Formats: sequence, structure tokens, C-alpha cells
Amino acid sequence: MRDKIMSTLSAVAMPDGGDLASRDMIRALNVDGGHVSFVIEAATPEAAAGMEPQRRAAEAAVAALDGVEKVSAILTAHGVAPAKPAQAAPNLKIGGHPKPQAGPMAVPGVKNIIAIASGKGGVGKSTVSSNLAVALAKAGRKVGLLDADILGPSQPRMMGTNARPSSPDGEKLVPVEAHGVKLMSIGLMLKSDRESVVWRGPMLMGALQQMLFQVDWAPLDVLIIDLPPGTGDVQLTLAQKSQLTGAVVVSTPQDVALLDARKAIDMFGKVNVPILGLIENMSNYICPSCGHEAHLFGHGGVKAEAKELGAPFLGELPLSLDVRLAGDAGSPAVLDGGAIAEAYGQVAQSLMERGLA
Ligand SMILES: Nc1ncnc2c1ncn2[C@@H]1O[C@H](COP(=O)(O)OP(=O)(O)OP(=O)(O)O)[C@@H](O)[C@H]1O
Repeated sequence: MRDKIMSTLSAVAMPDGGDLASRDMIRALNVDGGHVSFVIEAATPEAAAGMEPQRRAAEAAVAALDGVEKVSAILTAHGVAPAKPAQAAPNLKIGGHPKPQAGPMAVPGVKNIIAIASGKGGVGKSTVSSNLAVALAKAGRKVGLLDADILGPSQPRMMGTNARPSSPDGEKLVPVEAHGVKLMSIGLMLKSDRESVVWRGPMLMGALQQMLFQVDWAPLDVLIIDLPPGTGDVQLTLAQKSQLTGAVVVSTPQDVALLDARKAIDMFGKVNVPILGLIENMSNYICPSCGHEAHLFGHGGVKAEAKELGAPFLGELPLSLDVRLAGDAGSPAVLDGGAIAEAYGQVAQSLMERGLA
């Protein structure tokens, strides 16, 4: 079916030569029964904006194939998040030193707060946070996603939005909504995705405090917090200022990642935050051409670690090109259905069954 779709897309010509297939513009092609979805990736936002006729032609051509019931084609631009609608700048700023606070506080109207943590960077914490948030929303939960990676926010890209949160009353920010999830990230407050945040610890802690308590989160069944890697100021502030339900630790099975994951787990123990479970990301890789299964980073190490700690093992998530492309396109892979959605659905189910979401 995938071959048939690609050859159909090679009939959709580009005005400046070639076609959608020969110009290598098709990403994240997913076939789930009769449902087909794919992303058309243009070189620049301007080029993407002019490609609506090709997008419609591609959808129509694929919809005409035998066995296809529904087609969804999304336009995106290489290296740039989808164009944002012009909006008024928020009249409330994020930044400043933290305000004194007696002890950990509940976030009003939020039943559970789950921190997604890792020791090592790049193991897929943000990918897991966005996909888990969307999986829980698909399961009917009211979900918020707070991007606490203040120096390297990636949720605007992964959730496909850079709409600015507004503050109609100048007191609280209204989070942005994406894929059924309420989202807040410092990345949504910056002028562009090239602007950096250059803050020391106290400013980071102040920003996190604001994003927890000065955002209109309520009502939520669960607030997922995408932490930066490691065991720094942001992790400590979160543990000390908010009533965290607990932490989910993401690691690859590789020894060097597990070593750092143990440090993160140790830190949460020191500040009395329960470990709700461990997830093994990039656990296996199935070759799309021959179906061979490979374990690029090893396999089973996280499950063994969970057993040793007496913590729940929440599941194995595959290393998959579709997951990476979907994240880059701002449309988390769980939205496409199939094996990835099923794997995340099981993690979501296990949290819901334990009353954590
Ligand atoms: N299961 C997966 N399959 C394929 N690619 C993945 C998978 N998980 C994550 N990735 C990709 O790996 C890269 C790093 O992932 P991600 O940003 O989620 O990690 P992270 O732990 O949040 O990193 P950091 O906090 O250090 O910025 C991204 O490009 C992401 O798309």
C-alpha cells in the first residue's frame, strides 16, 4: 500500500518542476487500515503556504485508491514550526526571581502532577511527554503539558504550535490548546524559535513557579511536566514548591543512560518524590524494509532496573522514524494510530488504572 501511495503521489506535480515523491517531500506516511496520513514538507514556510493546491491534489489522489477510506495530508516547512496566527503579545511576562513560599503547594484545580524526568539528555523525555499527554487526552482525560525545559524548550515544535498564551486579566496566563492538551512553554513567549533564554538558576526557578501557579490550568485530571535532563535547580524547585504526585523516569537501555537515570531516581528519593514508573525508550528498531528487529542501545536494561528498585515498569517504546518525523512535524505519533499509539495507550492506561491520571 505504501508503494502504491508513493507512486500515486509521484503524479502530483510541483509548479517549479518534479513531483511530491521525486522531490522527497513526503514524511511520516502512515497507513492504518483504510486510514492514510502523511506530512508534505516544504523547504520554507513561504513555500508551504503556496502549496495548498498540491496538498488537496495529493489527498484526492490517495483517497481515490482502492481500500483507502480516509486521508489526512498536513503541510509543514523544513526546520520551522507551522506558521502562527498573528496574536496580541501577552501582557504578563514570564521571568524574575522566585517568590517566597512556605512549602509545596497544590496547583488549584489540578488532580495529579507527573514529572517526566531523565538523567541523560536526548533519551526522548520530551517525545514521551507530548505523546503521553496526547494519549491521555485521547483516553478522555483533561490534560495539561508544562514544558519545564526552560533553556531548551521543545514542546512548541513537538505539539505543533507557537500561538502566544494571552493574559486577559494581566494576572494569569491562559495556556494554549494543541491536540486536546493545554500547553505552556517559555518557547511560546519568545519572539522567535531562534531566541535563547540566558538565565541563571534563580530566574529559572522563578519562571517555573510562574508557569505552575500563574497559569490557568484548571480543571485538569493530570498535568504532565517535561523536565530538563539531570538533577538541577528546576527539578529541585519543582519538588519543593509543588505537590508532585510523582515522577516517571525515561531512559534508553544503554548503560550510560541508565547510570544517569539512577542519579535522577536517587535525587527524587532525597526530596521524597515517589517514582511512579520507568519507561524504556528506543527499546528496539524494526527495519521498515526487511522487518528485522535490532536493539541499537541494548534491550531490557530499564525493566531490570525497575525490578531492582521495586518500581513499576511502564513499557518499552520502539525507536521509529515515524516518531521522530511526527515530533518534528508537530503532530505527536500517537495521533496516527498503529503500534506506537498502542504502546503509549498502554502506558496511559496503567497510569489511569492506578488513579494517577
Ligand atoms: N522512540 C523514538 N524513536 C525515534 N526518535 C526518537 C524517539 N524518541 C525520541 N526521538 C528523537 O530523539 C531526539 C531527542 O528526543 P527528545 O527531545 O524527546 O529527548 P529529551 O530527552 O527530551 O532531550 P533533552 O531534554 O536533552 O532536550 C528527538 O529528535 C526525537 O524526535
